[in-house]
Amino acid sequence: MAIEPTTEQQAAREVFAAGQDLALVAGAGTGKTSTLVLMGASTRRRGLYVAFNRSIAEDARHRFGPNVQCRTAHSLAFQAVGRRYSDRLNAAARIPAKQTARILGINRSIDLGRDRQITVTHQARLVMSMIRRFCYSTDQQVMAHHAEPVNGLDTDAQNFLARILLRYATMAWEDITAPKGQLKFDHDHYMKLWAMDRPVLDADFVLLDEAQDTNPVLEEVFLSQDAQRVCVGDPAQQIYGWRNARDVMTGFPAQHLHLTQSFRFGPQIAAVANRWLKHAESAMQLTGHGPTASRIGRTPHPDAVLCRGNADAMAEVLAFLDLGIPVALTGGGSALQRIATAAMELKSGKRTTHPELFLFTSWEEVQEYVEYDSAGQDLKAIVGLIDTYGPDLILQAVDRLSPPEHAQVTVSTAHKAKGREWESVRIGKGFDAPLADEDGIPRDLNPAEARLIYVAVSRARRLLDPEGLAWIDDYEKSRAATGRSLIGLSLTGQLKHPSSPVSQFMQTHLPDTTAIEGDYLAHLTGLPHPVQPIEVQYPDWSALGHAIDYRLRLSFGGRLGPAVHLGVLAFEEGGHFPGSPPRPVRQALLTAGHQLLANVEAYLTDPDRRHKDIRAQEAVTRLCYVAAFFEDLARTGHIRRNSLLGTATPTTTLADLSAMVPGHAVNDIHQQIHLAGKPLASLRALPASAKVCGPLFAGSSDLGGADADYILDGLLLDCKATTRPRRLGREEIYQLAGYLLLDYDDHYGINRVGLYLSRQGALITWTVEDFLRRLGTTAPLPLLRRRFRNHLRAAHNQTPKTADLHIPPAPPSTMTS
Ligand SMILES: Nc1ncnc2c1ncn2[C@@H]1O[C@H](COP(=O)(O)OP(=O)(O)OP(=O)(O)O)[C@@H](O)[C@H]1O
Repeated sequence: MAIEPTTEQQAAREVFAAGQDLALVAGAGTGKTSTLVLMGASTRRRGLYVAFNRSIAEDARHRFGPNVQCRTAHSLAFQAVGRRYSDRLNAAARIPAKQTARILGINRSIDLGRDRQITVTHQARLVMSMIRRFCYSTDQQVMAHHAEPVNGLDTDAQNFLARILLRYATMAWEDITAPKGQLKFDHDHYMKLWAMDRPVLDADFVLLDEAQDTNPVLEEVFLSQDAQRVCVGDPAQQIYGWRNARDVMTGFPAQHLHLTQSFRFGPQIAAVANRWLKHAESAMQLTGHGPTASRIGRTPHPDAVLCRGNADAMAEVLAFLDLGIPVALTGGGSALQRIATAAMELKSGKRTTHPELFLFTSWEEVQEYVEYDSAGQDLKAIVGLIDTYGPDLILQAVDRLSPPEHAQVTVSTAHKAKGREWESVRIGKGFDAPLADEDGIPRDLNPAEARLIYVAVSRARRLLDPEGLAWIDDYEKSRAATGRSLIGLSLTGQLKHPSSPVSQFMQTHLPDTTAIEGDYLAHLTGLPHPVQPIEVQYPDWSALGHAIDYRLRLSFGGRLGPAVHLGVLAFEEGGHFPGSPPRPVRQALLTAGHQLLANVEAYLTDPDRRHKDIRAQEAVTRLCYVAAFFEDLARTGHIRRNSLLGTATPTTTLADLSAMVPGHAVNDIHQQIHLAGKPLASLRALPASAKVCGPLFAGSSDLGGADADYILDGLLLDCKATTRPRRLGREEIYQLAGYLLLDYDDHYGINRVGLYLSRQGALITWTVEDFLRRLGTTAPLPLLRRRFRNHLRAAHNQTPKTADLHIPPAPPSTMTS
């Protein structure tokens, strides 16, 4: 039966028919496929619908007209590249890890001490997993950071291992891509090869489905098409961790339209979904138009129980089995079976080959690891489950699971419930309230967690029992009582909270970031890939980011900035902070810090500094890297794990700290300095009076601080040392806008704003006029500044001050040349 399109669906069809790119944000149950079919039928042009998996593509084939091909990305890649390798794809189903090791010449275990070894077979498995992770990235070569984390290893050991594995992984990729390669060739491999070829899809328009969960490699292929591009999905349902915060849809430079009428459920369930959409930082709100009346209420017999993790799901399964109710577990119980078996092996004094536990020599060691090491948090829930029920009971329970068709209830994790729906759903265990901070105020609910909960609650058609979410009322109440204290956060801190005064102002007065985002993304095309350390799994990104910022400041003739000074002064007599080292160590670090500042000063005031030889340049780069840890102390109030300062002894000198700066950090910073040569040359050549580093603004004290990177002849510039430039967007744009507006009295005469991508040597700028206009305002800058000031001061007056900031306002650094 033909459906009558809603106004929203018609609007989408019209934008599509006009030939424009489009991001179609489609809430749960809002008739996404129906709308795409409507679009396809509105034209005779040739289309390509890219589905998330094979069964969706198969279903879609029956719904689209003959002008639209329905494919998965893998099938496109297979047709273009994969079939050349079909012999190897079809060959022996699997190559055992032993044989992989032999092919790669891995012939020795890696000894990690304390009776822990990484055997050749484990190394082979880790190498192949490194290749898989590389295949889903946009990187052009395998790097150490593609190595998967190994439970039980600290950062240094991980880095050490990753460097060894990288050698083999590079060889493995060479073998895989060679015509006569011997390693197993699989689907991820031709997908990556296809993407690296920069394919042009054979269609007039491309419809990318479930775009919010697209992996980076397919995302890049889609974005680089010249055909009309439509991406469809629901950013609020983004639950795969391909990227931290942003999905391809949110940043897609095109018109964004919404489908908000859900045909899955009625108004009551829509209201619950909307509550979670808000916590998920989505502006979308659904209306319920489901065929059946829907309600919220308790139910002892739901069709499905949705939980947070595997351990939570198992706890629910055990409860149903106790009651004699036939229960199915989505995805089956084999993962739990494997981990329970591994636990039994370890408990009986044997070693296990389980990929997450192979390094441990006993179950006690696993327990200790999850208790004391923050890296072990993922394992924690599963260890808790095994400790609560015992591996035997879990294995028995897995045996007693029913197939879905015979079960009375299905238990699923929220992840595995994606794309499914049930008549009645109970929200089960594991979705816990955020913990309270030291002041008893609940910490922020992580938007990623809220997205997962939104996915879970929006699976219900008729009845939703939100039992596992009962804490949300109290959470919202206590947040409402404390909400305004967000004014005490810095500019960047506030931008992470949609309800902060700064975010609220931006959303109201500069509402539309899509044009600037689009412009920014357009600048990225054709840029070289970001330089980055290749051989280190966990570079200290924060220290590298600060260090490149200092190095650029020095090249402009600016000083390191007040935060480094404060970090040094923290070691003075009486300057105590939590976890502060003993007095003799503090004295050593104070001396080293003062010397660091003096050495930088000497470098700056030396008229020949630009011509200094390589060794002198390297010495100053090392100082910058060390300085980053002093700044870190000033900003966080403690010496963090893996800080260079944490290794100090009473005899530590500046020379010792400098010598500890890893070679990869020096190389990385030098690569970036080299890239900066051309794009920043004219800015460097400006007279000293036209260059300000680390400017503070008249308005900086109206919030918890805001210091920009540079203002160069009226150009407000922020340096971003990111390896994933596509992840930048709204927040960074609002950051620039924030600095601009905080300059209440136009002290700096800012006439342009911009971002400098130091890993690509790319300078992207806008005139202030253009920037504001594209952000959707016609108000003149002085008026916006007045409004911003009034808004912040009003927020300030309504809140008791939170004095949690470590950096008092200080004058910006002055120029020396
Ligand atoms: N304009 C409409 N009026 C009434 N029902 C509609 C309309 N559009 C879609 N539907 C119904 O909504 C249901 C879901 O539609 P569709 O199959 O297009 O969605 P989907 O692609 O599975 O994804 P989602 O349900 O997540 O949007 C179907 O039963 C469909 O008939």
